[in-house]
Amino acid sequence: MAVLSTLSNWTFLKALLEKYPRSLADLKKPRAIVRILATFVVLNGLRKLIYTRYFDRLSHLPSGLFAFTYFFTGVGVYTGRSHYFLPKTHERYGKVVRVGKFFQYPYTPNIVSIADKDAIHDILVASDYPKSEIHEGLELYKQHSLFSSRNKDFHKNRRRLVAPAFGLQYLRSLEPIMADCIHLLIQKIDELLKDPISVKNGAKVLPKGQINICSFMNRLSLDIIGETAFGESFDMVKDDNHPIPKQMAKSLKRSMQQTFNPWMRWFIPIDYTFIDFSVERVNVRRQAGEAGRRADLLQFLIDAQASERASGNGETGDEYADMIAGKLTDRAVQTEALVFLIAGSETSSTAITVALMFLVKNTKALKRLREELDQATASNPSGSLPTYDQVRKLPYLTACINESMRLRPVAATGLPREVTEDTVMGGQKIPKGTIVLAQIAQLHYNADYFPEPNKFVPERWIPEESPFPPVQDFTFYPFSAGTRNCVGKNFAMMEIRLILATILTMYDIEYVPGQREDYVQFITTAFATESYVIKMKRVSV
Ligand code: HEM
Repeated sequence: MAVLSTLSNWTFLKALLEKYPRSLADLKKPRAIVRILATFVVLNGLRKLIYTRYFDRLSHLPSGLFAFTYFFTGVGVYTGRSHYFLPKTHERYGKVVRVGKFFQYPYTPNIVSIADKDAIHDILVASDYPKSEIHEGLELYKQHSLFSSRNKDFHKNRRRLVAPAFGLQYLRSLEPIMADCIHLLIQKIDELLKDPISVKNGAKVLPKGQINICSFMNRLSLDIIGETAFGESFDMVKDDNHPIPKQMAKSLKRSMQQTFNPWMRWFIPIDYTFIDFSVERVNVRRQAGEAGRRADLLQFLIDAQASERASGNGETGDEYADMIAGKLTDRAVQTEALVFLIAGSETSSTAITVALMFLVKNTKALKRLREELDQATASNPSGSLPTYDQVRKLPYLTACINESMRLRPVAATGLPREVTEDTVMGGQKIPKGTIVLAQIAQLHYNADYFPEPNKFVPERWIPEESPFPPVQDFTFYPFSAGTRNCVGKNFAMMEIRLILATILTMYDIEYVPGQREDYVQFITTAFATESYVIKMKRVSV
């Protein structure tokens, strides 16, 4: 066993050659070389397979064949479709399953997917395991960030500095910014409803009355985060033409693919010019001084940095030590603003599109939600937007949002964490160092917790109306939980509520059959075709 586990590919090849002196003598003949290499590939593969199946530290766990090679993990991540095979794997092998390899660990299939309620609570909340090496693929400027950091002290410090930006009080100051972006959306949709040919940039022209709501939600959420995190809209709703969001999305997808397929690094360099954009935007705000002040996320970061400096907690000048300590250096401000853009755009837009998708297909729920919204906004002058105060506590709106996030959680492939001591999860021994995927989507689809799990039933979130027993604690994790839960949750919920309420009070919407609804996950989930079309008709002008 020791021999099996410690031999590297090279020492194994050497041992093979030494065992075959006849082949060594023949080395000048191409056919002999091919024969030796083929023997090497087959025997080496077998050796690894036997070792990982019967001898390594996770060999006691159930698994499919794919767990033994990088290949399937690599393909799953490359295509962004791992979330399609994970449920089938759990169905077949149970709640704790070996699912793949991460290349840093050459022998052990060290990724274990966990679909057990108590174990997921343990991973995210009770033991609060740190994020895994997988997150290092998301480091920008080689900097830890609030999202990617695995270091608990760093995270605690950075979270302390950043979290107040997402407190309800500060968020209220962002409502006018969000409202301006939503106003532009309404204008643009109205334009398109009158004249579909007004679409620019070669986008597909849809029949009159149909709108690609997926594309609009992506563009709107980018404009909102552009305005709030960089002080400048990307104008994506207006003309869908800003290079940065597209370049960034492509680079992040590549970065995730390369984390699991390191060979790609030899052929496909990643373009990180979107980082320069952040540097430039932060500089513009600083140079504008007091005149450029406005209440937004970027200003919050700049002010937090100034107050840390004023209280003697500023940077020491030692770049590495400052980074490890989580100090808000200039680089850190630029990085965190980018993290908001990465973590806070596609997440919200997919959540809104998914909610609209379920609503157009469930007309009873749609009707009821419209009634709730119409009632809440009845006093508004015609054409004015719903306000956050009007929509923030509406029970059926919240139920519809919860239900769509249950059915399509953003972290569809699970939340990776690294186990820091030998432990037991779901009745199985999990050794220290294992990467565990907290499989929240599996809980969301578990009929023990969510009866008729594939159905869109918003009423299940309203105890007095639910046809099912009340939803149990620790079964629903759209924003994760524990110290690494989503810091932007309030921002996201405000955005989702305002946008859904606006669309549903201003337009009649209808299902357009025959569309693809499959989705991909690289960092967050998105519609695979970047398209979801609905019929829209203005109800109030
Ligand atoms: C529907 C919208 C959203 C969903 C479903 C969502 C979900 C999540 C989840 C599941 C995590 C944990 C990720 C992990 O453990 O790897 C997370 C973390 C995070 N999210 Fe969100 N998110 C949303 C919107 C936002 C927005 C709008 C922002 C910022 C403007 C944001 C910023 C962050 C950050 C910075 C983290 C890392 C927090 C930490 O580790 O302390 N998110 N989000």
